[in-house]
Amino acid sequence: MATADVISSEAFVIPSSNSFGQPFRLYDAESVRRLTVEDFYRNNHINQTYSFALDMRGKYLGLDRKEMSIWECCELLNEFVDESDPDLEEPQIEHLLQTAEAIRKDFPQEEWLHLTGLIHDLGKVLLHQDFGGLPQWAVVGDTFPLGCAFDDAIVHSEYFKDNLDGNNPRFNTKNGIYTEGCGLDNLTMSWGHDEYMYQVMKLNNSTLPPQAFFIIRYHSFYALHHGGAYTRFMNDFDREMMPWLHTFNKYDLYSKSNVIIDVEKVKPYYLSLIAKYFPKVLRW
Ligand SMILES: O[C@H]1[C@H](O)[C@@H](O)[C@H](O)[C@@H](O)[C@H]1O
Ligand SMILES: [Fe+2]
Ligand SMILES: [Fe+2]
Repeated sequence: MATADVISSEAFVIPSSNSFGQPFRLYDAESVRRLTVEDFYRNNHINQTYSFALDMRGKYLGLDRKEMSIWECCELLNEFVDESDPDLEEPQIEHLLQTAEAIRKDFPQEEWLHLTGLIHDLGKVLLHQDFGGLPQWAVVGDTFPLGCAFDDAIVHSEYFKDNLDGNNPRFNTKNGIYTEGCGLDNLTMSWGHDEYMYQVMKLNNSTLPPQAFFIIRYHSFYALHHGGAYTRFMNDFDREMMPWLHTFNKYDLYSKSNVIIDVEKVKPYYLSLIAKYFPKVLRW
């Protein structure tokens, strides 16, 4: 394996504000990104319905769109800026490296967690033309379960008033189609980069540990891991995995900055990890 070439060996320090001088995840703050982000969530909350999510699973989980390596996918993300994010305006490949390198500072031995940082947002490749160029509202942003009532802990929950599922008596009760303790695995989540990437890893037989799969699948479920909503659906396995998601979230969120990482410098290290946990070419 290539020797670890960490950018800096100091511990990762949580910055007191994002690169726009605002606290992180403050969706109402006046900033250059506020209107873009709010517009994003309006579209997202109106259009993410239970039937839409099922539809997208059917369309994308056959993984018959493209064949490429993990690193090729990282490079495809170079052209995208995430419209749902109040804290970052850099291309997504930078966010991947910022997350992974921040984790590396505090957990130098946990190489699986470095790689989890690198790949956690690769599902955003659904924005690319080769994948039909899905609109941002169908790919990024926080996720939430469909088939039960929308919780107020979800960002901009006011926009759910125009979501058709809100008028459907099957879906609009507290638990809707689910039972308490059913396990997160049984929830149909809003469609986006989390579920897609989780399935890509699974269907391509990644050898990453279960914690990595759990982190990637639920990292955008802020209403749960940040807001404490929907915990009634968790089972023992979910509770066992949760501390890792909390650990990961610190680096995913607070590493967002305008300090750019030199891709070529860190590439050899990440290529060595990819070779260890993934086939050379994956189906997407
Ligand atoms: O705006 C961000 C971004 O889209 C992230 O990739 C996602 O994981 C977060 O949940 C979301 O708030
Ligand atoms: Fe994400
Ligand atoms: Fe992220």
